[in-house]
Amino acid sequence: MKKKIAIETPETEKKMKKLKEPKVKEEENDLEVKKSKKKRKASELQLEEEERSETSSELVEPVDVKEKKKKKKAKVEEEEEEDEGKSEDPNAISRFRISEALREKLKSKGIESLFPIQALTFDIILDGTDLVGRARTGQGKTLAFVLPILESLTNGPAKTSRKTGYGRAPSVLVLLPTRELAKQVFEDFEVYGEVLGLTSCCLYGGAPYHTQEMKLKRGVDIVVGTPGRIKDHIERGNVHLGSLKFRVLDEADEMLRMGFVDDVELILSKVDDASKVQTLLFSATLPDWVKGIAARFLKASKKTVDLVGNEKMKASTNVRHIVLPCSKSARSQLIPDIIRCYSSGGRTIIFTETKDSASELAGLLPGSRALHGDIQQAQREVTLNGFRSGKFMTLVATNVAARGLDINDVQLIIQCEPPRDVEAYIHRSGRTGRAGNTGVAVMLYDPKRSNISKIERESGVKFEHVSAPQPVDIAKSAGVEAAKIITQVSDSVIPAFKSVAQELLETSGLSAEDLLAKALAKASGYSEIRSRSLLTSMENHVTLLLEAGKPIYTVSFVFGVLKRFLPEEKVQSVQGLTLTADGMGAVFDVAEEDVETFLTGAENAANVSVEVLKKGLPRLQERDLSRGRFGDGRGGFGDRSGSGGRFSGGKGGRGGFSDRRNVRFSNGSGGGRGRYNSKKW
Ligand SMILES: Nc1ncnc2c1ncn2[C@@H]1O[C@H](COP(=O)(O)OP(=O)(O)OP(=O)(O)O)[C@@H](O)[C@H]1O
Repeated sequence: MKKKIAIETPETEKKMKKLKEPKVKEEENDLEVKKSKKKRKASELQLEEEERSETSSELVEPVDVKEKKKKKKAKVEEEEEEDEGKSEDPNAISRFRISEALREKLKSKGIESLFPIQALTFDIILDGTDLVGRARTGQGKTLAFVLPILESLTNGPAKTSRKTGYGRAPSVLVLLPTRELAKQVFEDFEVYGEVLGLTSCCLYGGAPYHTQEMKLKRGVDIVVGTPGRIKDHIERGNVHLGSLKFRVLDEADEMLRMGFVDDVELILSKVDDASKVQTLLFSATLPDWVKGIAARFLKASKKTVDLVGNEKMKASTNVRHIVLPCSKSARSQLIPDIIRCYSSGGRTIIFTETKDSASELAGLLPGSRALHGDIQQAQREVTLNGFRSGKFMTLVATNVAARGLDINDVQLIIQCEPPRDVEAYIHRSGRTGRAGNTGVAVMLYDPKRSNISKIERESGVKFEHVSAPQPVDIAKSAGVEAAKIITQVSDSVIPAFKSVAQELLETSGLSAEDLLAKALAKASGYSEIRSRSLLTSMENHVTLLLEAGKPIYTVSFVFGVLKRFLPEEKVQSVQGLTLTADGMGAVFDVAEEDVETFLTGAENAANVSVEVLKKGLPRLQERDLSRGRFGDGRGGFGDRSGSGGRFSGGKGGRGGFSDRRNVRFSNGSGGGRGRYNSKKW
């Protein structure tokens, strides 16, 4: 059984590097180190010689020659250190069969050493074996297949038999689930393949056929694209896959889901002789059902390198995974404060379940842009390029941006609600915390309709439960920023504003501090500070905890208790009523101006206590969405109106009771082969 090593933290990575001692490379490396030592010895001898001659001709030798020799000596010493380095890092690129040109290109990109998934799969791929590769998000899976494929085509087994010349058929086919991801992987092949004289093209929908046809006509070595457009080009006779040497399914589990697998199967079957093609599958998630389907495309001799394996933690370990209760209506007010709290100026990606909610939310968040499948392709490219280049820092997207996208300095991921399956959670949260960086993933949830524990169970994540950042806390940090800015304002402005300031002091009835506090608030964009409830994050609402001195089994019981000491309209104003996990209480939101009514009423009611929650929510009952239509029915309930929306006591009669007959649960798709409608994105 191959030892599976979880590689995420720098410590484990260092341990990994120590562990990984590629056998074949050792001899080569020693040889190389010996060669460079000999070279260095020769230059040292030459230097000594020159120094000897130098002493005799001190007066004659110009200064710059001396400088040159100093530099040469320093270079020799530097090479010495470098050699030492080589012998230490088992994953140094010099230890692998990577050609000099490609090595130089990698170094120009700051890459001197391979990541574990790359080091562990490089030889397997270069030596011609089919492979299933899995590593957590952001661990370099793309180069894990790009580098050995390029080396095989130019210096390895695929070199002699690959097609060359004008109009050549491609040697490599890489399939991806989204256009953005196809373009990203294409760019890697383009950048690294170019130095080895290989050309690539990218075939994806929404882009003009003609340019793609022209490239194919001229002949390319590597085709990267999405299944739909590639299938079109096959049917139009623009591309022939009979001579493929490699076929790669990146995000393999996604590519083999319903909605993709038929096109993928058709495309992969176009090879003349599958025994002559190497097949590689990569993903950060490989649910059990994938293995059965994948076997259809892989040779029996295939190898698996799984750096996640049976590890409990399937998601990125470089990410803080946070959950925060928030009703749908409070999202647009709360999200800017979450960004202020958890992103230190980097990029933020916000995920929504549908295209409409992505567009709607982007419209409510100043400075953000939407990315989803209903947006014209040209606009999608402008938006993504703008986000990558920092023209704007907040992207609101559907799952079209969930997988693979590698965007620099994404510090925060916000998911507006728990995704339908754990793979979506792992990939979305993996847009941050990449290549050893850290990040924060905040998942909003409606306390009564969440499947947090299911995601925790299946992803191995242990969520940090936090309440909504209170506006007063945000304002404090914003005020500090404003104060810094104000002190930097030039004194030249004082004469123009001093008289108004004095008049304001005399007429406002406020102290100088209070007036300055208002000025700082205004400079920070605040005209008022509203409280925010812990349960639904709604502004001007307060969360109350009710206990009745005995276990509470149903929501209707709580409404019955409230009706004993409150008028009907106050009972109906209750928002988000949810039972506590210990079954001894219930929490709900009320308007700030009604708090006194509820507290006073409870004081006069027997065996009832109501208190304002200030510090945090108790653990609440969840409904396990994966149990299908009616869930367990105990703590679960929905809105009788059938909207499945946020629970409230209002809207016609006794809405929202745990009445099995009338409750509609959203049907969790579970982790299986849920019907994937990529059009949905
Ligand atoms: N050996 C390396 N050294 C330094 N950086 C690297 C190395 N390999 C890849 N990277 C960088 O790491 C980042 C993540 O790489 P990549 O997108 O391939 O990750 P991934 O494992 O495919 O992630 P996901 O599962 O989300 O698709 C990229 O910015 C890439 O340039």
